[in-house]
Formats: sequence, C-alpha cells, structure tokens
Amino acid sequence: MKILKFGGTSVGSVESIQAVLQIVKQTYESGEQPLVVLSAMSGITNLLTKMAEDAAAGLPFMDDLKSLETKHFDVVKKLIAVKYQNPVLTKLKLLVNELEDLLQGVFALRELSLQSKDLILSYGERCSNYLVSKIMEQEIPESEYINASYYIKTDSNFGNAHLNETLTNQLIQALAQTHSGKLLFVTGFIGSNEQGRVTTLGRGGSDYTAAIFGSVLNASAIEIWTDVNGMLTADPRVVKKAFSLPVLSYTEAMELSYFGAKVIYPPTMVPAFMKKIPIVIRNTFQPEFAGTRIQFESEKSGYPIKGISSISDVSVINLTGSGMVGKSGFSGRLFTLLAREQINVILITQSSSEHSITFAVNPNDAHKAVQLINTEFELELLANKLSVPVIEVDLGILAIVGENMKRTPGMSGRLFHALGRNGINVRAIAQGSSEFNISVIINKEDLAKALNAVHDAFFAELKKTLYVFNVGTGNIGATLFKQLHKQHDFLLEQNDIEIKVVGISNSRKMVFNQEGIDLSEWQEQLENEGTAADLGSFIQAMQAMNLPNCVFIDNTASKLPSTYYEEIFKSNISVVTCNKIANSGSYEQYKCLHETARKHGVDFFYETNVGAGLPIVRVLKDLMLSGDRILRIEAILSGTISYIFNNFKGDASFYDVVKKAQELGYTEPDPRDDLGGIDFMRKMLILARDAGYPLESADVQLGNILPERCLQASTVDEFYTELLKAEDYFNQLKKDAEEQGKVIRYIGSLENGEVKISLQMVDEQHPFYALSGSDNIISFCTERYKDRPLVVKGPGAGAEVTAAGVFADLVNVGA
Ligand SMILES: NC(=O)C1=CN([C@@H]2O[C@H](COP(=O)(O)OP(=O)(O)OC[C@H]3O[C@@H](n4cnc5c(N)ncnc54)[C@H](O)[C@@H]3O)[C@@H](O)[C@H]2O)C=CC1
Ligand SMILES: N[C@@H](CC=O)C(=O)O
Ligand code: NA
Repeated sequence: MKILKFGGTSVGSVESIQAVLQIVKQTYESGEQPLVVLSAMSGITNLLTKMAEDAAAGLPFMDDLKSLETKHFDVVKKLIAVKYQNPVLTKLKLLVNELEDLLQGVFALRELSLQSKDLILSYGERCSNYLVSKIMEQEIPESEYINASYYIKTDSNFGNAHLNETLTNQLIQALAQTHSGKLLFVTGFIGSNEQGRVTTLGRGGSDYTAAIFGSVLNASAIEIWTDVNGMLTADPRVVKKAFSLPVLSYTEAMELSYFGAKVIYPPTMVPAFMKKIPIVIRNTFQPEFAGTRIQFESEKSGYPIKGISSISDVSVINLTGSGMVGKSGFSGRLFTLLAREQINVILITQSSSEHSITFAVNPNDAHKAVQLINTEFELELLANKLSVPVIEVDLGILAIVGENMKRTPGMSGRLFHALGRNGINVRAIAQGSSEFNISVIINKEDLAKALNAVHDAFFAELKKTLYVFNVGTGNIGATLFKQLHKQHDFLLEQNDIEIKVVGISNSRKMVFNQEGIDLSEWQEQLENEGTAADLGSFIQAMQAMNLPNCVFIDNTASKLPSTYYEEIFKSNISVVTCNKIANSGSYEQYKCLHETARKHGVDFFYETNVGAGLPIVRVLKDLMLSGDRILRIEAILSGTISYIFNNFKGDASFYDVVKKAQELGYTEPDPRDDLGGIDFMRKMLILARDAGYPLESADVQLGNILPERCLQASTVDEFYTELLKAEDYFNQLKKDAEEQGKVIRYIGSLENGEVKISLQMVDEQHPFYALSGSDNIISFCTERYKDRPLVVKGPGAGAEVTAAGVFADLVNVGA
C-alpha cells in the first residue's frame, strides 16, 4: 500500500488531472495498491473562504459559486464520456446546491462561525475527490470516492482540529477491510468531531490526512505530489542555482520546512515519522524525476550542509536587564506567556551572561508580544531590572541546515565568511543545540544576496558566480566582452566559475540585466534597450541590486569612475580596473582606496595599470608580502614608446609610426598621454607606491621625448601636425643613436624613493637593448634578487593582452 497525495495545483486543470490519473494508474497497475488523497482544485479553498466571508458580510456570492460550479463541470465535460456525465453532473450539482443553502444561511444570519466555515470549506475536497474518482472509474472500475470526515475523528477545535487517534485508527482499519481491493480517493483536510460535525485539520491538512492514512495502514511510502521537484537546497525563486535534494532525514526536512521551504508542513509528518514511513516529494508535472525522499536516517550528500532556509520578514524583540540574571524562571515565564497567547517564537538567542534575550517573531505579533511583556513584567520594569523591550523590524532569517554539520568543523566560519565578505551585517545568531541548524538574523533587504552568497559558499563545487558591472566599452572593454563570451563555457564546465555581466555603460548609454547580458550581442542590447548613461545612477542601480560576489570593472580612461571607488568598496563590491587614474591621483586617495577595500574585505585589482597583462603588480605585491625589499626598479613601461623606437628605423617617418601605434591600440585614447610621458609617469608612481613610497606625481622626474611645441599642442590633431613638423628632430635623434651603435629607450627607475624617467641611448650590452614590438621590460633588484634581478618582459600594450589582464584579475576576485 502506498499513499499518493496530490495538492491543489495537481488538480488545478484538465491537463493536470490527466497527469494525476496517469500517475495513479501506473501505480495501480504496478500492483502497489495506491490510496489517493486529493486536495481541493487549486483556488477553490480560497474561493470558498471568500464566499463564506462575503456572505457573512452581506455581500453577493452567487457569481463565485457559479464559477466554482463551472470549474468542476468543465472537467466533467472534458474528461468523462458523454453517456456517463449525467449522474456525475447531478451529484456535483447537489453538492453545489447544499453549499448554496449553507451560504444563504450565513448570509441571512450575517454570521460565520468556525464550525460553519469548516463545513463550507469541506466542499472543496468533496467535489474534487468525487469528480476525479468518477473520471478514474471509467478506466478502473474499483475506483471509489471516500469522504474522510467519516473516518478521521477529531476534537471540536474547528479550523485546526486535533486528532482522536484511537477512534481514527479503528475506523480507517475497518474501512480498509470493507474496501479491500478498491482504489480509494480520499478527501484531504477534513475530519469530524464526536457529533459528526465536519472539522478541518489546519495548515497542511491534506498532507496530514495522507500521513494519518499512511501510518494506520502501514504504507510503504507516502508520496506527496506537488508542482516542484522535491525539496531544494534553497528557495529557487531567489537562488537560481538551487537544486533538488535526493534524500533528507525527517529532522533535516523539518528544519528546512520550518524556515521557509513550503513544500511540506512539518507537523503533518509526525504520524509518518513515528512509524518510520518514508515521505517522497514528487512533481506531478515531471513524474520521471525521483524527487526528494524524506526518511528516518540522514544520508551523506557530498556537501557539508543539506540546504539553506529562510524567512523573509521577521521582527526581533530585545530584552535586556539584570532582572534576568540567574532567574531561572524568567525565560520560562516569558515563553509560556507568548505560547499561551499563540505567538509563535521563530528563533531565540540568549547571551551567555544572561543579560539579554533576543527572539524573533512574525511582524504582526511583535506589538502584541511587547504589550504582553510590559504587563507580565511590570514590576521588573518599574524596578529597572528590565529595560523597555525594543522591537527591531525589517529583518530576515537565514539558516543552514544539515545533520552532518556537527561532524564537520568550520561550518559557522564558512557561513560568516560568506556573509562578511559581502558586507552582510549579522544582527543575531542562534545555533540549535542539536547542531542541525545555524541561523542568523540579517537585514531583510540583504536576504537574497546572503542566500546566494551562502549557497555559493557551501555548494561551491557547483560554481561561483561573479556579477559584473562594467563601464567602458571601447578598445579594452569590447575586447574583454569578446574574451568573456568565448571563455564562458570553459570557465563554467572546467572551473565552476560563471561570470555574468549584469550592467554595461559607456559614456552614452547603459543597460542592465540581472540574468546576465548576452555578450554575443551586447552592442545591440546597449543600443536598443539602453537608457541614457549616468554613472551615478549606474552605481546606484548596482548597489540596489545587492548581488553577491559583485565586481565593478572600470575600462574607461576617465577620472569620473574613480571618484566612486571608495563608495563602491563601502558597498562591499570589488573593483577591477585598467584605468590608472585612481592609483595615480593624490597619495591620500591611493591610500584611502586601498584601506577602504581592505577594511570591507573586497578586492581592488589593477594588474593592467602597469605593463598591461604582464604580471608586474602581482609580482611586486608578492615580493612585498613575503618580506623582500626593493633596492632598485628599472623599467620600460610605455608600450607605445617602445613600439615607436623599435619601429622608427630606415625610412619610416616618426609621424607614421606614432599613427600606427595608435591604430594597433597601444596608445591611450589620447596619444599625448603616452608621448608626453604622463602614462609612464603614472605607472612608475603606482609601482613606487606599491613598493611602499608615499610619492606624489610631482615627485617623479620626467624627461621629455618630444620637442616643446608638440607638448604644447592643445588638441590631438594639432599634436599630430606638430609631430609632422618635428620630423627632423626625431631623424637627428635616430641618426645620433645609430652612429653610436645604440638604440633609443625611454627608461624609468626607482631607487631610494626617487623616481626618474628619461630618454637614453643604450648599447648592446644593456639588458634593455633587445626589445621588439610593444615590449615592456622591468627588472626588480631586491634584497633577495640582488646579484641577478627578477625580470619580466613581453608585450606591454594592446587590447588583447590588456583585456586578458583584466579578465585574470576578475576571475581572481574572491579567490
Ligand atoms: N591600450 C592599452 O594597451 C592599455 C590600456 N589601458 C587602459 O585602458 C583604459 C581604456 O582604454 P581604451 O579602451 O583604449 O579607451 P577607449 O577610449 O577605447 O574606451 C573608453 C570607454 O570608456 C567610456 N567612458 C568614458 N567615460 C565614461 C564614463 N564617465 N562613464 C562610462 N563610460 C565612460 C567610453 O564611452 C568608452 O566606451 C584606459 O584607462 C587605458 O589607460 C591599460 C593598459 C593597457
Ligand atoms: N598606452 C599604454 C598602454 C598600457 O598601459 C602604453 O602604451 O604603454
Ligand atoms: Na601588468
């Protein structure tokens, strides 16, 4: 014997009823002997409640009654052969007429007792079970409709009746004997009291009916068929990566359901629990999926926890005062009081000094709870042994659940690290003494972010998702998108990393998509769906989305984004940038940004500020972290100028070579920044600062490569015109070098806190002699690399290598 219980959505429409019949038939034919428990058709219980309340308020209800009738009649007409329809329609019409009489009574009296309401509600299950049993009867003549109010006996607590176990057991057993071999369709949710008056079993009532029948009849399993794939690791509406759990213990299922997962209502499981009957949650609309099996024992799953549960809105009440110290009866009095007044306490934490108790309740109960406390503890309040209770609102609860937690150290560490890193402030913590559950109270607005961050932290093998907001879609930005798009599947499949670009802006337009912008057509999306760009609102939108593992990428050459970095770090968002402006502004700003990022536990990565994708910033950082000391740095860090002097040979004109460097994407958006030495100066300044010197840009001794008139040019066009005019000057420079068997190099150095950049001629002996293309080279002479310096060399400009450097920084965020 197996119990199959179908919820309202499973009997919501013709199609879903057909799916139910298919499942029942298959089970029946497999020899499993199913007993079916059905809820009312979806929406009907609400409709009945509304009609009852309308009637009591003297409002019309006939239209609603008609729609109830139509909903059932439509199913008859579609699923029962015409020749068998009449008696079914007649019986349903009788039920509807009875219901109308009851509602007329309520209407006349303008009074709706709990007892009348239960009777009215019972029509939902009675109609659905009768109807479906009759449809099934066409294929399986043994089908029979059972009104469970004759078998489930309860007390007279209408609305939430308690079971009379002994009597119920006897009646169900007798039913099973007289109906052996039958395929029973049993009304969920309803019972009756001693006088035979219909009662209802409260929340989750149909599941309870299934558990009661399952327990009395020693079912092999109780299948709860619903519209989701069992119980999931988290609420799938919030955590897109949530996945179904194949097995849970009763305790785990209870803990998960208690905080949110609405698939089952825990108290309904008790009869099954007592008899160790497994409960299987399955999806009517995906019957091939095995669902979640809830059984007595916990099973290891490969993950340290089973799931994350949440409640999105709670209020917290804080009680503090010396009156609680050592008073063993205090919390007893408090919680008895709340229980007596039916205030459900969701979570309690007590400080070890016993000076305070914090507990969470449903927001609707908070003020009542405080009033009760004020009355009960009036004396303590007057004597100042207790401070006035304080209510905190707009909070949420997140709980990690799993029986194996107690055997795995570091669970709370992992939880708090994930929350801390994402700037989520924990208001209170509670750990069940059973260690099946660690709960935290946080701001309601952080809940979605927290759930995702914690899900990533515990189910990390699955994947880490980085949410990216990118400004700048020029040379570097566009190339980065191309690379991200190309690498997406590899990162996901081979490294469990998913990068979702959720916001893009350039100086004209901006666009957002929380699901991730399709990078194969980002231009179209920006053009067609984008709104006018505004960096302030771009950043506000990013903050408002409040996503975990969030990264802001600055791929512009503008100062504006850098003015927001501090605020961005304060929102616990990391920054990756190839833009050198932030790090080469005032030293105070440099310091403030680095400190703010550190304080908020987020990353500030800017590898491409120096030598594009070449590992230079990282190398210097590692040297410093590992206790080395920089003695001297010598470098060529302008890819543009390197390219120019590597190609300004033979007949080539200086002007043409500069133009070519710009075409190749080596120059800054404004090439004067390269040729004027500002770009190189910024890089040297950043390196000096990273090496521990608090320098300002004015401290850098910058030698020119251009004649004065070129430097004075006020536009890029004018600059090129001046370059053309200075051709003789550059040719002379080239000639001088060639005559001495040397090459021209623009070299920077850092020694004893002094930074110099100058144009030099070097011969074959010099390590910087042999360069080509846009090569950069840097040699670190340090205490540990003294005799032979550590050298990094390679292409130091260009869109591909720069975007690749930004990409590498990005994947390292949060690593
Ligand atoms: N070209 C190279 O080899 C390297 C470049 N970089 C850096 O890369 C950065 C970008 O360079 P490119 O892509 O060549 O520049 P670009 O001029 O091609 O693109 C700049 C982008 O920034 C956008 N932008 C400017 N101000 C903005 C604002 N306020 N809000 C939103 N978007 C804004 C523009 O609309 C454009 O899409 C520069 O900071 C440069 O120093 C760093 C290392 C190497
Ligand atoms: N314009 C820069 C690019 C890298 O920062 C250069 O030429 O080096
Ligand atoms: Na670099």
